[in-house]
Amino acid sequence: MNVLGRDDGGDGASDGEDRPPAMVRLGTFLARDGSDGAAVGIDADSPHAAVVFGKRGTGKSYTLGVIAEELADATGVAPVVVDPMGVFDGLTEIGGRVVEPVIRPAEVPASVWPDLVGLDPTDGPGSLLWRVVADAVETAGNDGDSPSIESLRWAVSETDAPDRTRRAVRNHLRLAESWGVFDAAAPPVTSFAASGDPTVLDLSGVPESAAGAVVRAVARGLYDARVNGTVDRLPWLLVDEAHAFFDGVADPALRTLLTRGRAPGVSIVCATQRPSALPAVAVSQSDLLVAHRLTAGPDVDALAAAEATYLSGDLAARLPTGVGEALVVDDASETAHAVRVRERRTPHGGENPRASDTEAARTGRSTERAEQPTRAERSRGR
Ligand SMILES: Nc1ncnc2c1ncn2[C@@H]1O[C@H](COP(=O)(O)OP(=O)(O)OP(=O)(O)O)[C@@H](O)[C@H]1O
Repeated sequence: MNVLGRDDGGDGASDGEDRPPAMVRLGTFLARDGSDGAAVGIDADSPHAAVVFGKRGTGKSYTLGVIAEELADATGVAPVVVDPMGVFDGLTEIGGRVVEPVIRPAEVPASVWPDLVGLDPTDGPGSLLWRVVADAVETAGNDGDSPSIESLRWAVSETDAPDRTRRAVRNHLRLAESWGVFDAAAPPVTSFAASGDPTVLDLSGVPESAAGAVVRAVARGLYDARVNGTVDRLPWLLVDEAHAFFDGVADPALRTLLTRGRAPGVSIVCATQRPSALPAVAVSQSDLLVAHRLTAGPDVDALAAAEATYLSGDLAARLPTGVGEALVVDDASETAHAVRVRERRTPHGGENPRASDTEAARTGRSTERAEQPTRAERSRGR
């Protein structure tokens, strides 16, 4: 097995230790004539920052799923999947768990709260919220206790700020409460890295700001836990539709993982169909790049940032075109290889819906129409 991402380009075999170093079996090398070559994997023994690019339907989420399946088998790691489209629940077949994306209010820093709920931190309401959260978190203590949103609202009422300011802050807190992602009694985000089974954070249907808050809390929480030595396993944060999270409150935490995550042992894999919407650091800091087919001009241009000196020629011209095929650029071995990503062993939830799979197509259109009242029938009160 050829293993990319490893300085010695190792073969994945044991080096005398009891267990072979952790590895992700990605698939096979893809020869120029389209035939399959030798098996190829990605190192998972050391932490990595990686990006997975590709236009819609080329296999990004599928590839992320393959990586999650492999990490589930590896020792010493803890895969956490950020799933904005709800397509990773198939991982439950190999012991994964889909969790409600619920975090403690204290897991979002006080300084971020104004932005999170749409208040200007330099205005009266924004600065009041910042202060109230900071005080409440301090009062709750250092052992991870968190104030509830309700207690924050109460604390706002107790301040001597003008009525209008207090009302505005309470209303914004009510909005945050309605997202359903905050619970003072939620398990800490570090619990997601307690086991080696994949944890899937199902963010489908969660409002964008709330999803950003969850991703921020998880990314930062895992990073801090490794820095403090409170999490033993090496977390891998797999972020699908990553461009959506670099646009809001999760951005600094994701950048921290990209630029500094490897030192304490946190890996990040960002998948997106819009590489041009990721910050430049996502490409420049990644040591592994998996590029499925891209066609949009700015997205192809974003690849240019990855064209390190060791790569001769134009990366875009080397992108394979088939679904599930990708070019893997590996900083460690300073090489780029066309790869065919292996098939999933758990169901992939991202299949495009087909008209031919619908009940209507199977049973015939007339049946369905007979059951549906026409607009005229509805207006006659049928
Ligand atoms: N390695 C692969 N082997 C076999 N089939 C694959 C592979 N990769 C992708 N596919 C097929 O292609 C389909 C689309 O893949 P996927 O859902 O990952 O696309 P995507 O690039 O994430 O698209 P989107 O941006 O819409 O989420 C999958 O449902 C699967 O049927």
